[in-house]
Amino acid sequence: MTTSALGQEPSVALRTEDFAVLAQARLEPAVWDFLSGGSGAERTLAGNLRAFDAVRLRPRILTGTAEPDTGVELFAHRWPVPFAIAPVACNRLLHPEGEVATVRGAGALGAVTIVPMLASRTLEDIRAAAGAPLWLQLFWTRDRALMTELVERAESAGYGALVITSDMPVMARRLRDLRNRFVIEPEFGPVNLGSAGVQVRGGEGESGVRAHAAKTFDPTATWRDLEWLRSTTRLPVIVKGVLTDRDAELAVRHGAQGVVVSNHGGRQLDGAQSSLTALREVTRALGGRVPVFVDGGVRRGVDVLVALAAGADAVLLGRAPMWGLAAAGERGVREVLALILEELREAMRLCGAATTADLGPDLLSWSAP
Ligand SMILES: Cc1cc2nc3c(=O)[nH]c(=O)nc-3n(C[C@H](O)[C@H](O)[C@H](O)COP(=O)(O)O)c2cc1C
Ligand SMILES: CCCCC(=O)C(=O)O
Repeated sequence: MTTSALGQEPSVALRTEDFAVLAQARLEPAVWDFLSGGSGAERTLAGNLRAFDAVRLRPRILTGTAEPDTGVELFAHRWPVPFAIAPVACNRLLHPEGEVATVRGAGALGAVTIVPMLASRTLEDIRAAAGAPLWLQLFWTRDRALMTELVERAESAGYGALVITSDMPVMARRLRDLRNRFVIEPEFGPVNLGSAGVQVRGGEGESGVRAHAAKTFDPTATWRDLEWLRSTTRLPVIVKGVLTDRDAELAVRHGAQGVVVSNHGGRQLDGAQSSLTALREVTRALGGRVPVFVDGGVRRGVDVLVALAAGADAVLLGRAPMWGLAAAGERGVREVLALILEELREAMRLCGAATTADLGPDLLSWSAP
């Protein structure tokens, strides 16, 4: 019998949501709300999950698939697993070791972590702890010198790519945070921003994080700024927050070397289409010109399989590994990822897919169950 992050009891962590239960028990209610909540009426948050719930599989039989190969090839690197950790701000809110624990857990499976610009540990400490490649996520900040300084630090610390989050000209109204007047205390807050990291308190009916974003994020950014960002670095630049074929096309035209199809986990435009729906139009539009990543609502291995079959090159995981982090630090992250990998391997076997290249649209049925 194995024991797991859920304690000394025999393992009961049979699905990632089991880690959410322990995470919620460990976190302050306002932090739990920040982690799990979405914007507005949380329609898009729910839609991301519903889209995966609705798709059905068309498995193949007698393919002789004993040991599926879950690896993918990206930017001339081999990833042993087709998923990475999505950028999630301020991991120290969830566990005292913060991003250091996250990258250790991810590194155990060789999974890339996209370190958030708003990390609560230094880029260099995170790099020192990492067992797998790291990418750095940036927001468009009014202070462009801050962006270039972070790009330089990422390059010298050996980060492998930049992810520029482009769906946050303004932070959407997240009603749970507004009700809680949620503030990230400095000890859990961003440490890589110099003086720009100073805490902004929320006022009446305002959340501290939203006030911070309003002060520092740049709503005037355009595709020209993407060309500028590319000119500052030799690292691949990947645009996060693409939801339409048209923007995918524009991203590539303006130099994006990859896109992340994302509605920010249902935390930005409430009512935006689900990540899985958007993925289908984006992969059709791009036809393999640049790698396509997707995030939003991926909770189990079969969701990863569906995303790959719908044309994603790899999947990003947001809340699921963060439940593990909050539940049990490094070990919790590792266990969540291992669970998703085990589910993926089982689903590949049962679909008769020997490699990720065998996962295509033929596997998917979009009509009723
Ligand atoms: C608590 C929290 C903080 C986040 N912080 C960031 C961030 O700093 N930068 C960013 O680009 N995305 C951020 N995201 C969005 C994630 O990168 C990702 O798009 C989303 O969580 C994917 O959906 P999922 O949680 O359903 O997997 C955050 C998400 C959550 C839940
Ligand atoms: C200013 C915090 C931004 C983090 C973020 O992207 C999110 O909470 O979704």
